[in-house]
Amino acid sequence: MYKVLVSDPISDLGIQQLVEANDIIVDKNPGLTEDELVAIIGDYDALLVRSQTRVTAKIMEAGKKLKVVGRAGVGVDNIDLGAATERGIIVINAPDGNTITTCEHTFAMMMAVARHIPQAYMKTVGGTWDRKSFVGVELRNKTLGVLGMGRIGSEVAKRAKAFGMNIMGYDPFMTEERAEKIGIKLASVDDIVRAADFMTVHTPLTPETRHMIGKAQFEVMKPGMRIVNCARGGIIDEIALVEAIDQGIVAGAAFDVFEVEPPAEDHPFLKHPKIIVTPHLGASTIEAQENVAIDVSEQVLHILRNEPFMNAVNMPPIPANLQSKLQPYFTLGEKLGSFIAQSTEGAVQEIIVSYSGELAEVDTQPLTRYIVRGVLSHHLGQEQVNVVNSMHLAKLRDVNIVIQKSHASKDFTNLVTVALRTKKEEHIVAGTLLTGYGPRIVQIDKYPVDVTPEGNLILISHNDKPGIIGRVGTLLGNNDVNIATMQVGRQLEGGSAIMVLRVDKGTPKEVLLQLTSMPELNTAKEIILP
Ligand SMILES: NC(=O)C1=CN([C@@H]2O[C@H](COP(=O)(O)OP(=O)(O)OC[C@H]3O[C@@H](n4cnc5c(N)ncnc54)[C@H](O)[C@@H]3O)[C@@H](O)[C@H]2O)C=CC1
Ligand SMILES: O=C(O)C(=O)COP(=O)(O)O
Repeated sequence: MYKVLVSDPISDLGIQQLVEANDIIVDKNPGLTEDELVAIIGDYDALLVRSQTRVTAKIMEAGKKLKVVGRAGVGVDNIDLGAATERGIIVINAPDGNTITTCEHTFAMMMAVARHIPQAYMKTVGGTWDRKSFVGVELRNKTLGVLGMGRIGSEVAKRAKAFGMNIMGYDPFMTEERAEKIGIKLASVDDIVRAADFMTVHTPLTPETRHMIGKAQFEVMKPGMRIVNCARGGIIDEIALVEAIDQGIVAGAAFDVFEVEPPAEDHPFLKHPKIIVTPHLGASTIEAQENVAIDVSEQVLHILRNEPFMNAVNMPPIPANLQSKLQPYFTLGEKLGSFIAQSTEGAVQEIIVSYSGELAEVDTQPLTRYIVRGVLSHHLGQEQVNVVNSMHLAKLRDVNIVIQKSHASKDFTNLVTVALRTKKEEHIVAGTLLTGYGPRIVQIDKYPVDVTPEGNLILISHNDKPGIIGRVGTLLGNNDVNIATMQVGRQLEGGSAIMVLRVDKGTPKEVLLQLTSMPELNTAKEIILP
């Protein structure tokens, strides 16, 4: 049974698949303090949050069983990603489900600030019929500057065009071709600040975007600009904005997000007649909340059940076409890593991975993570290492990882070769996927073999002498170790050779010792591949 803690208000309908899964127990417990979470998180395999819960290093440290933190939404600035990666906790988000909702809120805010709707409402319900204070401006023929042309920014631009606005967009990943395709003008922040009538920000909050609109930008800003922030508090310098409004540079602002949430009672935005605010409502629609909760629940289920998953924030994304190419190799890669770690003695210094054939043509980084996981989990424990932290843990331990690629592969469409160098020795294992047969180990050191990488194996290195196979069989039989299959690899008759035996159960240590004390037999190692 896996236990999932939901610590923010998340759509019941959205998490239904978790609640109904018969291998999952879901506890809903929103509004806990950090200490309260620390006290209970040790029982849970997964934590589901929105933006309220701050998932700190302290909480993750206490979450000894925690495999995944799922964010039902986009921004993960409330989650300590570094701490999660160090501990191998996968952080996933639900990046698509609230795009339209947040875009629509941005539009609502832009129109509200253009027409003074909240201020006019307050006066009207207060009993004053005041029409002259609230003369607004049209959006038509105005220039809208969009900073951050990702999912939400692009949707905002699309709708703004329908309102007859001219759009200037800035995004480091935006090309001229794409800008042209969606009918906007690619511009710099400086161009936008100087030319736009409205400006809306849709970037994440990063060291680079913090205060990207500050004093310097307000000084050169087109007078009369109206500014919307439905992304993250801190992208626009709040104090500098209030000054710019008071100096008559900015005509009005609409903010859904704040540098500190909730803002302090005396926050200058809260009483300002030209600033309208909402309490981080961008994603708060029934539809979006269902969408993000469904998406995040689905991925959490996959992660807990050890199935392929998407939207991990603390590991590089794998594009869908690459995922389908690499996916079949993940298990093989991890097994090769595990095999080589179990067959090589000494402290790991270098892992040399060679990809040949079609694999040499694609980005194999995700596969390398599985291989490194296989190697390290033999030493650090299966529970400690996963594909999120495997490279990080290797780096921490000064393990050098070398990747080689060769387009030619003599005998196989694809071949993955893993060499492990330790302080003591170096060994090699190579594997491939055989169509219709699945993963195979096809080479161990210099010997060609054909071994299915699973179950309990005994790897023996010996000198190729008549009778040795029989003596090994007799010794194992006498010790009640049943041999299921056997493979022998040698290069020259009478030379050095290896044997790979698959046995039905674990081989006791003393039996391995008896094997190694046989004449002509050099080493005998047990290798267990799940
Ligand atoms: N108010 C709310 O309730 C909600 C807020 N958000 C926030 O909205 C923001 C945008 O979300 P999405 O569009 O889904 O994200 P996204 O990742 O699709 O787009 C963000 C874009 O910002 C761009 N960017 C990064 N650094 C930049 C820089 N220095 N200058 C200009 N552009 C830069 C990126 O290249 C990317 O295209 C995020 O901060 C997210 O957390 C999202 C949903 C709801
Ligand atoms: O998805 C995001 O980035 C949001 O800011 C939405 O936050 P929320 O889930 O409404 O607390």
